[in-house]
Amino acid sequence: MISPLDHAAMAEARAHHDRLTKPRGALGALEDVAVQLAGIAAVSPPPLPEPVALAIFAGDHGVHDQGVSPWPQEVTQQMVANFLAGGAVANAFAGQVGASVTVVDVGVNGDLPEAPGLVSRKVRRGTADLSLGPAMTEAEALRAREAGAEVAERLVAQGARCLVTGDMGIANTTASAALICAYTGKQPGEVTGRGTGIDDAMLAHKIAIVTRALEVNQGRDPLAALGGLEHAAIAGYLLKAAELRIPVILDGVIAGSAALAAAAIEPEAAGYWIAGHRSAEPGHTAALAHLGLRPLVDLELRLGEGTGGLLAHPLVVAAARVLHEVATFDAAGVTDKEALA
Ligand SMILES: O=C(O)c1ccc[n+]([C@@H]2O[C@H](COP(=O)([O-])O)[C@@H](O)[C@H]2O)c1
Ligand SMILES: Cc1cc2nc[nH]c2cc1C
Repeated sequence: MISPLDHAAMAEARAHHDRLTKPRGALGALEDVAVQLAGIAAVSPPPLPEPVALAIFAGDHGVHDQGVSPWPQEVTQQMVANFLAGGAVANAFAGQVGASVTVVDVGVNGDLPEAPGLVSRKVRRGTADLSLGPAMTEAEALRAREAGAEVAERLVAQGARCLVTGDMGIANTTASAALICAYTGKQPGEVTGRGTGIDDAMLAHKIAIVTRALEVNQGRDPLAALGGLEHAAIAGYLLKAAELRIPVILDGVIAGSAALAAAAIEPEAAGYWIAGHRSAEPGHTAALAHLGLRPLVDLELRLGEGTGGLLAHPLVVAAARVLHEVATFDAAGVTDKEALA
């Protein structure tokens, strides 16, 4: 269902870049983004990737019982209310780029009152503790994937031409680290980080929990056994966007680990994703390297919610804009050094 990027459009975008009034390659990695957007849209120049929509997938985690996060689990639910009230950092950044914000409950451990902007697709009230056994069944992971796919489809039907991933789930950096180990072969000590902010003793314990999770779940489907409901939903969102040929800007380590799962299901889909930023979580760097993605912004953010993805959106728009608006050497009467050779 997912087509490869359009190589003819990509070649045309590259060739056009070389006719524009700038030294060849002078826009660095931004040129690659423009070429990728052309490949995604199958046309050069590609349409500007706007309007943009953010979906924040929320879920809770049984592994929270193991003391891997300094924050109480209720904060997941409380932050959902904050997103819906417009008070979170993600709302501020979304406002700046004109992004709509949709919050999706795929597994919050609590009853959320209906609200505009909230999509209720609760699969279960949080996952089971991945350090004791599988976090969820494969059927539950599939339902969460379907919820993510449905949200992507809906946002695109409403006019979005770029999607951003967002997540909310206390303890989800533990699940992310476990997923990254499973998909990249890295060791827990290399990819487990401080999440929302834990001390050295808690970090050592978190690494031990990730190690145990990998042991007890050996041979199982990693996404279901180790992931969170929000990871599975983000995987479904990423795969549906690729099917619809819509670019997705990935946020931090939760999106990165979900993208590993999605790429394992459908490798071609990774061509449709752009790494918005590099999170402070060490596992994120490992995930991006495995996916072959280069982050656009590197500010040691470790918030999630889609904040890093939203910050990168203007860069992605700028990449496409160059191919629309910049004059060629011929048109502007500027001497092209390359053409002289
Ligand atoms: O996006 C990231 O890379 C990121 C890094 C660290 C923490 N977070 C956010 O913090 C929460 C998880 O942190 P923790 O320490 O409870 O595992 C969850 O709501 C994430 O959105 C997000
Ligand atoms: C306050 C808070 C806000 C968040 N946003 C995403 N993850 C979060 C975790 C906490 C703890």
